[in-house]
Amino acid sequence: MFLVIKNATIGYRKPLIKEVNTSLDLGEICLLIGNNGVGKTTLIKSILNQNRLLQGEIFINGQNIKISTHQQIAENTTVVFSKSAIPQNYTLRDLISFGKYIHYPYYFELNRADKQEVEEIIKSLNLSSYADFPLHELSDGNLQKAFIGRALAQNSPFIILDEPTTHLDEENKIIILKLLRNLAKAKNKLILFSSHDWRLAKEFANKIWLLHDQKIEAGIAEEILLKHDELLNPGLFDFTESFIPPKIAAPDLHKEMLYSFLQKNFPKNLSELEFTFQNSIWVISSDDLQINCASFTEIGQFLSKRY
Ligand SMILES: Nc1ncnc2c1ncn2[C@@H]1O[C@H](COP(=O)(O)OP(=O)(O)OP(=O)(O)O)[C@@H](O)[C@H]1O
Repeated sequence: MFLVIKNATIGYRKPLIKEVNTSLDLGEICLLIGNNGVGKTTLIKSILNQNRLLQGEIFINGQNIKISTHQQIAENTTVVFSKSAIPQNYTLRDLISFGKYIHYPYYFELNRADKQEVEEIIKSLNLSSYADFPLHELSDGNLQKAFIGRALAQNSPFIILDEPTTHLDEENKIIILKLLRNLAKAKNKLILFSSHDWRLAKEFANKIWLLHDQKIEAGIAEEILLKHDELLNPGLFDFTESFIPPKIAAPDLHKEMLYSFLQKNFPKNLSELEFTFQNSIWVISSDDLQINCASFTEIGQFLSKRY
């Protein structure tokens, strides 16, 4: 196993996450999820030995991080934090090239193969038209992609990303997540990334580390999601206490949209009703009726009359 965490307690003066025993291997993509403040960033810093463990040990590629040098950690591991300081007076191409310099002294001139790889990374991130832009003139999203590009240039086997999809629109989220997936599958890298955007992220992660109650629950993504249906259940977003949902039998997206529509417009007890999505029609049934509605407008008209 490439990353092994043994009996670790993580935190500052007080523990945030206790007795962590888990591991990940090359080729895996692991999504780190948990509410604000549970300790995701602290865990990442602990893996990088930027924050001391309160107890236990972490091994990267067989080396105990406590006795590894910065150079050893950097050769094995690259990190992209969601907020990184912007180096002054450099272009996007310079920033991505910096990823290559952990392998050379700073005065070294990059060779042709390195320069070509930098250009390929810029292209794969759809950043070609910004390559010569000064960093401070980039949008937040492009700057974030540039930091990811620097991590790709570093070419280490283990890449950690703290909320890599913050600031990105849907199209760019997909570009980044596909790229990460490709790195894991085609180049056998280990990717650990934290995200609140778990709906999208779950499609790309094969493992999940769920942080809750000061523990890490680790496992195959689908297994963790099955055990925690509060993560998948749209009820997660309940904000109307008087709303009791009907039974809904429909594909996930339709189910979620109907739930959202009903909660906003009919915050009542709808538990007597059952909605089934069949052949693009919503069939609404209860003990005393069955009607078909072709749209949310029609559903709205029916419910306004009934309640
Ligand atoms: N240097 C520090 N010293 C002491 N406590 C800290 C320090 N840095 C963070 N904390 C505290 O540790 C807790 C966990 O913070 P952390 O940033 O790891 O959470 P997180 O899960 O990444 O949160 P978010 O999702 O909001 O980014 C928070 O209560 C935070 O205030």
